[in-house]
Amino acid sequence: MTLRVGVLGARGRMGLEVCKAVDAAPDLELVAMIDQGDVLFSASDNHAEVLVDFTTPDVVMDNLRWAIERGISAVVGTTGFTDDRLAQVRAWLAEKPEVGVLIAPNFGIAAVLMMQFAAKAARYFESAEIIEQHHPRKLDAPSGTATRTAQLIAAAREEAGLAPMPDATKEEVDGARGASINGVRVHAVRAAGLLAHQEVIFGTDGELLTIRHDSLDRVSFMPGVLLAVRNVQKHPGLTIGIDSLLD
Ligand SMILES: NC(=O)C1=CN([C@@H]2O[C@H](COP(=O)(O)OP(=O)(O)OC[C@H]3O[C@@H](n4cnc5c(N)ncnc54)[C@H](O)[C@@H]3O)[C@@H](O)[C@H]2O)C=CC1
Ligand SMILES: O=C(O)C1=N[C@H](C(=O)O)C[C@H](O)C1
Repeated sequence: MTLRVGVLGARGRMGLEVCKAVDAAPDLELVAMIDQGDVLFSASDNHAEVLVDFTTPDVVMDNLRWAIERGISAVVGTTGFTDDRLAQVRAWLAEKPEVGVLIAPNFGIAAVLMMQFAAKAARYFESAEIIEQHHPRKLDAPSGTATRTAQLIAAAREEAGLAPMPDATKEEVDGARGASINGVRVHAVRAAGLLAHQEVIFGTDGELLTIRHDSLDRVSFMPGVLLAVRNVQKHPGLTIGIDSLLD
């Protein structure tokens, strides 16, 4: 028996890669490819059991509501999930307790490890800043990965009872010190030639630690996407990240 998978955003950079990965997996069947309302491909007898969404932050909530209402589980890589949006997804899922939704800011295994290492290191350093670097066609900043990393670092610092980071700088130009996410500075670089990269810089007296991750090809996200597709129905409710599937 194969698991029937539909892809939303199928013409996009990630969507195309997901379609190829699903198509190549013997236990999965690609039954629908949809992009901006165009059904590019549909095996009409077989509706999708799991939808994968790599679209844009402005449409992903409508897609999710549509899927949940129909009892279809979803794997979501699209960014832009605020706390309010996550609360809304939980509210929809409360009406459909059998449905699973997995939202991950990054499906790359090395990226997940980078976030875990950053969370572990955070308590030992006075200072922490994030530099994310992406291709210039990326629509949002800061990246979902940087936002999640900053949240994890801030939570670890709070749990350890650390004081606010030392910083005497007055911004002479707005934005010079980047964005602040829960007190962690995040700097977003956009340049041709980049794909998806992040450095987390930790500092304390006489010592620096830099944790760096590079996605050099979108195939890097596919093992994590397929892992989520294969498991999302076994995890009803909302799951954030693929960490729990890797343990
Ligand atoms: N979680 C992760 O590991 C990763 C997440 N991303 C995120 O995935 C999202 C997509 O990234 P890319 O593929 O680079 O963008 P893209 O712009 O290449 O693709 C988005 C696609 O969605 C389509 N689309 C727009 N509205 C739609 C709708 N209502 N229904 C169906 N399709 C619709 C667009 O036509 C486009 O083809 C972004 O939010 C990005 O940050 C990207 C890479 C990895
Ligand atoms: O848009 C991208 O390309 C990426 N988006 C995700 C993010 O915002 O973190 C994941 C990865 O960085 C690639």
